[in-house]
Amino acid sequence: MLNDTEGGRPHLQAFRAGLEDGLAGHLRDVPEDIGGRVTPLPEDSRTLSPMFSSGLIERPVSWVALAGFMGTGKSRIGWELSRALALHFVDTDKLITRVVGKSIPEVFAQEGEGYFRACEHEVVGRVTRLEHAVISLGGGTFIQEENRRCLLERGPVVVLWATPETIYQRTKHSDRPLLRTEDPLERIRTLMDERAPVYQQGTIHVHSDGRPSEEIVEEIIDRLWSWADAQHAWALDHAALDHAAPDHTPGGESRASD
Ligand SMILES: Nc1ncnc2c1ncn2[C@@H]1O[C@H](COP(=O)(O)OP(=O)(O)O)[C@@H](O)[C@H]1O
Ligand SMILES: O=C(O)C1=C[C@@H](OP(=O)(O)O)[C@@H](O)[C@H](O)C1
Ligand SMILES: [Mg+2]
Repeated sequence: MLNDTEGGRPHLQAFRAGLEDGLAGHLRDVPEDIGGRVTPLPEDSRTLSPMFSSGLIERPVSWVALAGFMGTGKSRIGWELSRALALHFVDTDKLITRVVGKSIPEVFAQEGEGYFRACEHEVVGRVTRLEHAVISLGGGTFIQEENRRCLLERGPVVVLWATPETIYQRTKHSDRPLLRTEDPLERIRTLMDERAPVYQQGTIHVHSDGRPSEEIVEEIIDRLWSWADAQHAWALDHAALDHAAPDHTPGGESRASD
């Protein structure tokens, strides 16, 4: 559990105050925010409402989060998934960067990791209240117990996986503060061993090694359909059970006949 002393109370209040505007700006500017790697949808479809309210889009879920280790592809796949499902996109690291006005390495160096984790926690509280969104988390977000509980209560969490070697190749030219060590591959291995049991608590697990992003997105969507169908079947079973035995409550009919 993060406390305000560790997170820095005055800073955190400023972060909370800036979060709403930051989120609005991030939702609006997402293609620019993620570096313009991909072509944005046409202007009218970015607002979502015309397609969505006309019922033309069939999708397995209207909210999903992506978790997993650094370099497994959460930011890139999340963006592509959001385009495929015509959902809004939030990258929690990019949102924090925008609200704080500093890059992630600057936040770590100048404000400390505790402050960054406190910001992440605030962001989780906000993005779990969004509708129609794909959320790409940072690699450590799902590791915090309170974040994990909140995310899993909200909807499915897809965990992306890759081997330490792939992660190393994908991150070696980037500036991830936790991998700034003499032997980043060894650091990846150690941190992965520590975190893997926690990532296992996600809803759906997808490997990303040696696969093009389109294939990964396709698998995620297929698996989300299976998950949604199973949820639906479960809900129907429970409704049928409730119908067959309408009153299990203490003091109700079934109890009265005991
Ligand atoms: N399936 C993939 N194949 C090849 N490169 C990928 C794949 N997924 C992501 N990448 C690349 O790996 C790097 C890290 O991906 P990113 O989405 O930032 O990961 P994360 O958000 O999980 O840290 C980026 O350069 C990204 O373009
Ligand atoms: O694993 C982690 O603790 C972190 C992962 C990073 O995000 P990516 O997983 O998108 O690289 C970023 O949030 C920060 O550097 C800390
Ligand atoms: Mg990322």
